Amino acid sequence: MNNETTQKRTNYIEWEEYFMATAFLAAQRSKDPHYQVGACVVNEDKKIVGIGYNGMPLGCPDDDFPWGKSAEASEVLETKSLYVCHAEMNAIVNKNAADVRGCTIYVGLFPCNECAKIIIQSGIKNVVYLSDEKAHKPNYIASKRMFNAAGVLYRQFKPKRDKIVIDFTQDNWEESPAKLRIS
Ligand SMILES: Nc1ccn([C@H]2C[C@H](O)[C@@H](COP(=O)(O)O)O2)c(=O)n1
Ligand SMILES: [Zn+2]
Repeated sequence: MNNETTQKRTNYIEWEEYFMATAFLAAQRSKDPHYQVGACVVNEDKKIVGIGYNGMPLGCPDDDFPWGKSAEASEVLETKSLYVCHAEMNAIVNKNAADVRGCTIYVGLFPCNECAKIIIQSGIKNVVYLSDEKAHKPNYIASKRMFNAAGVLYRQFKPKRDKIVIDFTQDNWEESPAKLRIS
């Protein structure tokens, strides 16, 4: 008996899940011990035109620059904050298109004020974020003020599922074609 299915798969991830998951995958490249943030820029044709994560600038070795976030003003030169490039900035400067006007940026954490400025100046029109855990901080309040003034729309991503797991261990494509486990 031929039990070959002629129906399309239904258990596939939606576009928004795909873009946010791409941002989360990029975040796994981050060396920051406290925050791993990823960002994914998508154009109006649903094509990914930029991906980035928080990391040290090119030529600034991850092992030579500080990753701590200690407080004393005298020690600020030995904290990451003066050096690290945020995920949003990297995703925008890494763009593989002429520009990112009209694009949407998917990011794990709501953009800070510096990234908000870059987002606005680059012409990105929509921000989709997962966490807004720094919303109480002045620089994040400033981001919203600038987005509101500049007409950049922002909304929280509401995941329909808790996990998307990538499993490299399966070796039988015919019987288990989906290497991606969705739960
Ligand atoms: N929207 C954001 C927010 C933060 N980051 C990065 C930058 C740092 O590596 C880390 C947070 O640092 P902290 O706020 O503790 O100084 O997360 C980002 O890439 N995008
Ligand atoms: Zn930022």
